Amino acid sequence: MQNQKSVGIFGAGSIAEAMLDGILSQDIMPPEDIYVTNKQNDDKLQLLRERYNVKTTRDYKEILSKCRYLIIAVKPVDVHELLISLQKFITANHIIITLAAGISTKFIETVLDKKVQVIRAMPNTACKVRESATAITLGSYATKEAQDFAEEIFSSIGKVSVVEETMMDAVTGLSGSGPAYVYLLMEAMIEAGVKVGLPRWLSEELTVQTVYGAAKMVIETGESPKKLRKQVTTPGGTTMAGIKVLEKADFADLLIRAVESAAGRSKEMMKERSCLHKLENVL
Ligand SMILES: NC(=O)C1=CN([C@@H]2O[C@H](COP(=O)(O)OP(=O)(O)OC[C@H]3O[C@@H](n4cnc5c(N)ncnc54)[C@H](O)[C@@H]3O)[C@@H](O)[C@H]2O)C=CC1
Ligand SMILES: O=C(O)[C@@H]1CCC=N1
Repeated sequence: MQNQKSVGIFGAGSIAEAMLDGILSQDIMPPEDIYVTNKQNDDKLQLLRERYNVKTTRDYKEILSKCRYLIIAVKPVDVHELLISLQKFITANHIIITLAAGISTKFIETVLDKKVQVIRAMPNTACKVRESATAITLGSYATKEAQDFAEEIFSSIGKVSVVEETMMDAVTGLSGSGPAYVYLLMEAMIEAGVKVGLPRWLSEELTVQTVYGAAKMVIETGESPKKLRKQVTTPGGTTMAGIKVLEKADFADLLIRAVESAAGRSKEMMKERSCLHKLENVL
């Protein structure tokens, strides 16, 4: 018997676990309503079972018979094969939520060759601490009910924006990949602190609190990052000396190029999938 709110998660990697952590800390659904599967790592499934009390199985038919909501959390390159193995069990009652970067709702509808409800979502790993920036978009057959469920899930683990699908590559490059840019910045700040004489533990503590405090300032004051930056930068002072080095090296332009490259890669991945599987007009 299908439970209208049960969720099957295909893929037991980084993002699936981050979502599990966030969702289960919020009491929006009991762990026994969540089924998790992966391709071959039994130890990982056992770990998830023990850590979260979720159900695990490799029987896709069972998952589809029990769960209305199906979350695709496999790598983009594995999506086609997964869809083929789900195809015969999928019904009009199922709702697919795909997290795969660069894989369009149209691709999923085309491979399944059914009027299936698809929501494409791009969260980030901050789901784990219920601070994801998630964007969702609706496939051709997705209903308001499907959207409401996706919004409920993702708003329990962060902030959700509903966007046009044409924006999803940009979202992926900015906020899907974004935590990595910030972590790289933090890694560099920690090294810098050590270089100018701090013990590593203190450099880490100061860096983390600085990044957290800066983000919180933007959120809580409602001021623009630019205005807040100017407030820190005393003319002729220390910040100005630091900012000058970043400006000389075109730090802002470098970040813009990083986001452009990530967004471009998302677009490219869709083209690769379409060509490989000889699917036309699915971009
Ligand atoms: N890691 C991240 O920050 C984010 C990842 N995503 C997307 O989520 C997806 C997963 O990414 P990660 O968790 O980083 O990857 P990962 O490599 O950590 O996990 C992928 C999982 O999929 C499983 N898998 C592969 N083929 C399968 C199949 N046929 N059936 C069931 N499970 C299968 C693998 O065993 C593995 O557990 C990707 O499509 C990625 O674009 C989206 C947002 C953020
Ligand atoms: O790097 C990736 O492809 C995935 C998608 C967004 C974040 N991680």
